[in-house]
Amino acid sequence: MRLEKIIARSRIVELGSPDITSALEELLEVSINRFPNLKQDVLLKGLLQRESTMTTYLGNGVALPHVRVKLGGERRYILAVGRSVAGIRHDGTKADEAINLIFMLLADDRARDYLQVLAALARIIDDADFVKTLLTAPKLDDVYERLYSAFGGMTARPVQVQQNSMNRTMIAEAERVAKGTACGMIMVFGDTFNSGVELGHWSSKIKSLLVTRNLVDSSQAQGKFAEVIQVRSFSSQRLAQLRSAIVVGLTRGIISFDDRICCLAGLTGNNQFDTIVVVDVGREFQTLLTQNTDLLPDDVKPEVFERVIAVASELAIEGREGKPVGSLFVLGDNAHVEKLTKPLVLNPFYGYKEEDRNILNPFMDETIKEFSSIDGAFVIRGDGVVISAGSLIQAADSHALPGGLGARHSAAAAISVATNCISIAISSSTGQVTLFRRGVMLTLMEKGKMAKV
Ligand SMILES: Nc1ncnc2c1ncn2[C@@H]1O[C@H](COP(=O)(O)OP(=O)(O)OP(=O)(O)O)[C@@H](O)[C@H]1O
Repeated sequence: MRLEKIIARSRIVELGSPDITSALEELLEVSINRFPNLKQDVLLKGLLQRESTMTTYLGNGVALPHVRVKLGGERRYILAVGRSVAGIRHDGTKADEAINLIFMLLADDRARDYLQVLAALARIIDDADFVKTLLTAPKLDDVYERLYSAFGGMTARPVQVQQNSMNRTMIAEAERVAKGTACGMIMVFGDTFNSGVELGHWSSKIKSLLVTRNLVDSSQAQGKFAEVIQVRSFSSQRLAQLRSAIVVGLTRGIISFDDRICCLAGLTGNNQFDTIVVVDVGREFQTLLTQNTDLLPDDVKPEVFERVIAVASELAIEGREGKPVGSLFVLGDNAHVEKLTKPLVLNPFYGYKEEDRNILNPFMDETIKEFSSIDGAFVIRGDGVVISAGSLIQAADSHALPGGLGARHSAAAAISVATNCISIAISSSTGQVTLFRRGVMLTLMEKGKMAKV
């Protein structure tokens, strides 16, 4: 779904309301006037009901109330945006915060990419600097233009990286190294550049693959890169995203264990390539290569796995309230996993609708981080629905793990042997993020290697 298609100037308004209910009424009025079958009171009830179970406040003065309804016709989404310079008080906000921007999303209940659209929206409007530009825009026409261009993709104005001679040389050398070492693809670390990356006259026939933490519309990237892998990571290190990117590429079938990849990287935001590395995927991930090479359990969707890695990496980097946290995620093969787990506490997800407790839902990030302090594991179904938090893993532990790794990591290893799941542990003592599959461990993020930029 191209986000810019769901925005319209006519649905961007200045709000006069002092409270969330009447602000939503204002937004509904401009949203449904062209849709006679939509009933304002029903929509309002739906929006407020969701709000009462789970706040849609994102922080930075922005709320993203949303509801699924029968929109009818071809339309899948209606987005309305309200700006309140005076601010609106709301339960979800902290004492000194008020809502200045409301993005109200109505989604048709047939929309299959609902959680992805919600997540993409949240990612864009969760940026304090961008929000400031919307609040200080002199006219609503400017708000529309800024949103339209942000929704049109972060690669709106890509930099031609060949502009400087060092980049030109690095690209030419990467092609030479890739050819000389028989690499099947070149992986370019796009976050080296602040405003997107375009290789210009890429002469090589070798497949190119863009790795970035920015949202890239794959249709825009087409023709420039054969594939795009989006990875969420906050490291300024040159190749910190490498392992996650390869794991994601493996699960999506873009990369195989037999591949040799030439990586072209630079420091994040430095606008300069400075590193070329050749990686043999099989050797790098040797520990995972047992007889079976399927990295993901059959029932686990790649995007769910990617999301768990992203949340785990963020937790490891950020901690909680300034303190490091540990956590354990068990993903997939729920029928078997449930037989080997026991609740340590009352399940905090009990009673939530499945859509509200799906890890693909952007509002779950905070919830997961909040519950990460509970002892025990998160058990997650392959489609992303979080089944429980605070679960004790009772799989028989027969694994010798490297020194320093204790009960949490043993449990992660044991459940990955006893069932066809994949488990991911975050160490509270080292910040290391480790993936376990069939008892073999793969370090995704090493101790103290990541630093928030
Ligand atoms: N069987 C288990 N199932 C689920 N969670 C567990 C299990 N065993 C331990 N944990 C969780 O791991 C936490 C830390 O245990 P421990 O320090 O022994 O693990 P660790 O592997 O050394 O991890 P860390 O590096 O975070 O300390 C416990 O407080 C508990 O929340």
